[in-house]
Amino acid sequence: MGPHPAVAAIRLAVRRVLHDILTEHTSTPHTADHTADPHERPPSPLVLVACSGGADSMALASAVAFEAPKLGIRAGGITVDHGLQPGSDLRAEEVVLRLRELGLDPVESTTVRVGRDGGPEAAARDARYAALDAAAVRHQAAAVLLGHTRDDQAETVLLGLARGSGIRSLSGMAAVSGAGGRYRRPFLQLDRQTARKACMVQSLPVWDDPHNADPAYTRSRLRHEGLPALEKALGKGVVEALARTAQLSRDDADALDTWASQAEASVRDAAGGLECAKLYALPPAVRRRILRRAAIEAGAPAGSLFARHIEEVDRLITGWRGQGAINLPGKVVAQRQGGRLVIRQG
Ligand SMILES: Nc1ncnc2c1ncn2[C@@H]1O[C@H](COP(=O)(O)OP(=O)(O)OP(=O)(O)O)[C@@H](O)[C@H]1O
Repeated sequence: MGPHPAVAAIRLAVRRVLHDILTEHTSTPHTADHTADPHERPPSPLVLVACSGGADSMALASAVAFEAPKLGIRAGGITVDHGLQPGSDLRAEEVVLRLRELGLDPVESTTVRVGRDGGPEAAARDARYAALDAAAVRHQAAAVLLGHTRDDQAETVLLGLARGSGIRSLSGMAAVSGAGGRYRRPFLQLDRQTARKACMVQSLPVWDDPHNADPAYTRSRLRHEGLPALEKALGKGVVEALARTAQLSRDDADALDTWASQAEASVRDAAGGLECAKLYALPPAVRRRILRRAAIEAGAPAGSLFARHIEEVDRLITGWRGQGAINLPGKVVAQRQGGRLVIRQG
């Protein structure tokens, strides 16, 4: 008898990603030592599972522990202690033990200091990714695997929609992201229920993060109130539809980014200035991307640059009536001087 369908589903999702990692690993040169035997096999790649101890990442760890050895891939695990709750250090130790019991090696816990920038959720995320990046470099890992599911993706799309900042924010999380494609999300097409079920049938103990149920957090309210209300109104397929929206939006946003990169060269004069008449002739989606990029290049922090800022700069092109300079985050100033748009730190 084969494994339970939920276990089969998580293993299949993981197997696909591990195959990709292996293919990339064997097709890239691994040694700078040109005297080495060219026929020597490269060392087997290491993947690290980022595990909170929650159902999604425990399911992921179990599937990786099962599939990786069959492909000759080494699999380790890492848990990040954010130090935000009493006893979080003990919980991290417990997660380490569980990952070792699954057969992962190396396994480590790392403690981070969470700052305040951007609110509690963003600060914890920044600290976590910095720690995961450092661990990946330290262990020379080929990839770090994350347990985000289709439900997480649907939530991310809705959060982007509510921000009202364009299709890039509707495109949610990428299956592959980070430096050199370091982060992989094998469960992005899998629902949370399947991951939970897979833990249950494998008798894997899971830890439910109290933050996930705390209505003080936007994502938690969305998970427990927003999405159920949407499903009630629109039907069960809404999570899947939102995840599909993410993929379609990502493809569109990528295409527009490419278009904007190519168009940018054509709107600059010999001195590198932006020519207003040429910008005016571009479709708004392309023009605004060029303006946003120019503002970031001039020193505006991407995270503080909102659609309304870019709209105001855009009016210097499309609704010119002699307005004054526009102040942007990071002390960047956008100004029209004759037929040129000048964006620089003032
Ligand atoms: N403390 C942590 N240590 C290591 N990895 C983490 C930690 N918290 C989150 N992650 C990684 O990020 C992924 C998404 O986490 P998040 O808390 O946003 O979602 P989740 O659905 O609650 O996931 P999980 O059920 O695995 O906790 C996790 O599946 C895991 O891979």
